[in-house]
Amino acid sequence: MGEPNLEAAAENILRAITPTLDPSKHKGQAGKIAVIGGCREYTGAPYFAAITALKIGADLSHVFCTKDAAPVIKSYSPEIIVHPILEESYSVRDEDKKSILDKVLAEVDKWMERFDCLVVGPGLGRDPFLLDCVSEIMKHARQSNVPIVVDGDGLFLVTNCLDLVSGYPLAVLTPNVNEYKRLVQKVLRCEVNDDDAIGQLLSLAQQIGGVTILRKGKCDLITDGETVTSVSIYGSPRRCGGQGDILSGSVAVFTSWARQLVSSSDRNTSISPRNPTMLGCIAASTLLRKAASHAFNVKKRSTLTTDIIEYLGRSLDDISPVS
Ligand SMILES: NC(=O)C1=CN([C@@H]2O[C@H](COP(=O)(O)OP(=O)(O)OC[C@H]3O[C@@H](n4cnc5c(N)ncnc54)[C@H](OP(=O)(O)O)[C@@H]3O)[C@@H](O)[C@H]2O)[C@@H](O)CC1
Ligand SMILES: Nc1ncnc2c1ncn2[C@@H]1O[C@H](COP(=O)(O)OP(=O)(O)OP(=O)(O)O)[C@@H](O)[C@H]1O
Ligand SMILES: [Mg+2]
Repeated sequence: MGEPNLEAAAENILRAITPTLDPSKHKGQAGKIAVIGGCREYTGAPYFAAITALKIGADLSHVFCTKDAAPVIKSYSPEIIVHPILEESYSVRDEDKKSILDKVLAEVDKWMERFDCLVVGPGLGRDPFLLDCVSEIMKHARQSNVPIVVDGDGLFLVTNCLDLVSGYPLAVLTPNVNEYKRLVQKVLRCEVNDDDAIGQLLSLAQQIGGVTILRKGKCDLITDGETVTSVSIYGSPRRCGGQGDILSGSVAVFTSWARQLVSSSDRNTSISPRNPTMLGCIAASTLLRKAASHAFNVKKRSTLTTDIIEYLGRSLDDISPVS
């Protein structure tokens, strides 16, 4: 894994896709992100993804979560817009499921067209009824051409229902070791083979119809089924939970920015690769690693995800200064 010739020109990409801060821009133009996640068990993960989006520079960050999780997430931060709309099976009677699903979809649809990217899965849990609702949300996002970053329990859902992302070029999957293993077993019907890590990753992305995959690990490997890139700059030896959630929130913002860059004619778009989801993954992985490294230098063994989040702004400014 991580042959040097695969290493992305990561800092150049990060610099190229980060938009300038311009007084003529209005609120929303730097990005509107929605995280679908947060249930009785997990409230940290959706918060980490949503606050990361804001700390990097998005203008608005929403979380769509269960009713139990919402007050908790709101209490972490007044910056995040929290929608307590999802329901788990324990609180829903069978005869009410259809009407609740319709209500959830109507609520999300009110906002869908405005979102630049969805992050599906951080702290979502695996409740079957909740996952049915999230499947429908993903179908609507796809119809509206909204990019979808799939992480955590979103990958559990997608691995069992590949049609949700298959053939959708704006889908990004960000599996960790376990999530990658489950994807390989399901799609390629074999075990992970690190002697052919690149070939296997390419096959996986191709079999899922050209989605982008960021395989997390000591070296992050990124592919859209055509090219493979790696990001292995030094990060941190601390493996505290939540770093993947920072990553998924970052991928959402950078993918939105890369889409703007690639579609605009007035900016230099000679960067490579050209695929905005690839660019978003490379930038996000680079920024997370830089921030983790800064945090670890100060906090050492006590480094936590919240510490890393505090270094996102400085790490981005080191590479792409505001003036
Ligand atoms: N604060 C919060 O709210 C957070 C909530 N989160 C949310 O939790 C949900 C489930 O996500 P997940 O990542 O815990 O589940 P999964 O991938 O099954 O891993 C579980 C177990 O796999 C193992 N394992 C892990 N890495 C390994 C490795 N390299 N090599 C070998 N084994 C390895 C390890 O098991 P152990 O070592 O304990 O046996 C680990 O405990 C999801 O919604 C996510 O978003 C998180 O985002 C964190 C912050
Ligand atoms: N062994 C490692 N060495 C250096 N960096 C790593 C290592 N493993 C993971 N990372 C980095 O940490 C980030 C998060 O990866 P990780 O595998 O911890 O995700 P995760 O399990 O989904 O996290 P979360 O706890 O948020 O669910 C990745 O972008 C990767 O860059
Ligand atoms: Mg994770």
